[in-house]
Amino acid sequence: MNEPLKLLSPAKLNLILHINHRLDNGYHHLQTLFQLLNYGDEMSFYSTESECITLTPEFPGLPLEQNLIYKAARLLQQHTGCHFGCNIQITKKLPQGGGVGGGSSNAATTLVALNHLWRTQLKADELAKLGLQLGADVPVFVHGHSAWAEGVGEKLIPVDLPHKWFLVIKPNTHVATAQIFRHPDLTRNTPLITIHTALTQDGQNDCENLVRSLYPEIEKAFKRLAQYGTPKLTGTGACVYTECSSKAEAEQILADISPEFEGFVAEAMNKSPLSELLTR
Ligand SMILES: C[C@](O)(CO)[C@H](O)COP(=O)(O)OP(=O)(O)OC[C@H]1O[C@@H](n2ccc(N)nc2=O)[C@H](O)[C@@H]1O
Ligand SMILES: Nc1ncnc2c1ncn2[C@@H]1O[C@H](COP(=O)(O)OP(=O)(O)OP(=O)(O)O)[C@@H](O)[C@H]1O
Repeated sequence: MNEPLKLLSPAKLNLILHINHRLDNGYHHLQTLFQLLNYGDEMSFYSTESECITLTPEFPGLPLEQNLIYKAARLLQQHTGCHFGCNIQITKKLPQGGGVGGGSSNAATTLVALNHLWRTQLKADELAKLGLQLGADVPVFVHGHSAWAEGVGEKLIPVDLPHKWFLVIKPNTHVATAQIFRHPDLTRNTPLITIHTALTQDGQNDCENLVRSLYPEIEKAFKRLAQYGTPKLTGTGACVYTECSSKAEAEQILADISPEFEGFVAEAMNKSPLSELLTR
């Protein structure tokens, strides 16, 4: 077998998440600051001569055809008329349905990796547009840079955010993103702000109050983390995070709250290694 292309499929945090209004297609206009993290799933890609796409291991309870990794590979194959296939291996570290963008990141990593291995030569913008069909969070991972985002999350301006350490904890529950966006009590009328305001002032996550009221496990995580810092929700949850002054501090808090809560310590990363593979 040829040499694999090995890549980190990073997580993201939403440092702020403002929901401004509902769009005619049911989606919402958002403003968010995406912080990429130097922590994620490990993926390896092997190009093959047959058109077959395989994933090892497959995800329990999720048919291969519904996995965003498989969907991304098929989409690229179909869009470009490419006749190569691939074997993909993954070591999954990111919680599913955690609001850290695991599925979207896997899809983006797959698009960029296979575009490189198959020499399909799509540019970053074309891959991001293709990725948007798979999820609103895919484009930011394709471009591989922390960003200020508007629209449904696809209008991106890369930003360099200050270096930080985060403790991210995963309450023992799953949040269905669509359910939160459908909920009548969701705050969806936050006035638009400028990128300057976003970068210089604190902002809220408009899903936080609703999600805390619906999910007792998430409320419990907020209360526990509040003993150490200012807890925040990422995306629609379920993960709750807090900024820490150092890696050691983050690890100490995690040790204190284990085994009641599981989580991970991660460093802010403005540029993902994926961006090296992109054709501009
Ligand atoms: C909440 C965030 O994680 C913030 O980064 C994202 O906006 C969600 O991104 P995602 O998981 O990639 O979202 P998608 O898979 O595209 O959409 C899941 C569901 O969320 C809702 N949705 C998502 C994004 C958006 N701007 N408006 C929405 O209303 C839609 O009901 C959709 O059916
Ligand atoms: N490769 C994948 N990794 C994780 N989840 C996947 C994948 N493919 C499909 N899914 C499905 O997508 C759902 C959402 O997973 P994901 O981990 O992306 O959630 P999330 O972190 O809340 O994402 P976001 O922050 O983008 O809303 C999962 O419950 C799972 O059924």
